[in-house]
Amino acid sequence: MKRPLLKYCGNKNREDYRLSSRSEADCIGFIFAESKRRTEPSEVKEWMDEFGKNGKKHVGVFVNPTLGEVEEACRILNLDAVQFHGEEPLSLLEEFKQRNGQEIWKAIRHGESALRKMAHYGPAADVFLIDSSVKGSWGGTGVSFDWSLAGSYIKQAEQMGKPCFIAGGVSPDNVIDLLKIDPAGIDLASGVERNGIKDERLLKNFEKRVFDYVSGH
Ligand SMILES: O=C(O)c1ccccc1N[C@@H]1O[C@H](COP(=O)(O)O)[C@@H](O)[C@H]1O
Repeated sequence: MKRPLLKYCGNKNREDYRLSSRSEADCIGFIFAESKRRTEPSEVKEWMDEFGKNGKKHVGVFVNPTLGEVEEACRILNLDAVQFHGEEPLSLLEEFKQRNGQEIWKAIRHGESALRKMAHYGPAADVFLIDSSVKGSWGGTGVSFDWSLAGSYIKQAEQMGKPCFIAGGVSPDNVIDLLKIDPAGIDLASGVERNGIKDERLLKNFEKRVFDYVSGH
């Protein structure tokens, strides 16, 4: 099987950045929204200048932002992709795409309207990300959903010609269950953190499990 793309999200300090930028991940993410993981583009720029991007796609995560906020972060960081993790109007994503051209990721919460929302955002989204739905929180909860139901998202994304990342509570302990449904990408924050910061042993353990599984299938 093909290894899924890996994204470590919620890098919020210099050490998180150092670890993630030296990891096996394909993408690293930054939360530019209200969160315990919130950081500022100017901070990320300092870490990026110090350590270098090391070939990682840099993804800025926003929740119901203004166009100006997203464009300002893109200007400072030259982001490779923007992840919209709220209930943004499709018109905002379309306007952003038209004006800037960066890759757009649309996060959608698992639930009965998720397939309909994927179709709705199809004209603007380049990548889909399905996350758990947790009342009172937009993301980064460490809570997973029933992945036996994720096949329909992966299939619909394939039919639309777009990759589908699965997120929400992924960790070294449960990633094998997720690999069994063969997602194009896996996104995680909490599962590779200890006491709220990225943990090298958890990152290495996670990667070993993914690489071992993929090489055996
Ligand atoms: O990580 C956050 O704090 C966050 C805040 C607001 C929106 C999205 C956020 N993170 C995204 O949540 C998922 C899963 O996180 P976890 O592994 O369950 O902790 C991931 O897509 C992050 O990009």
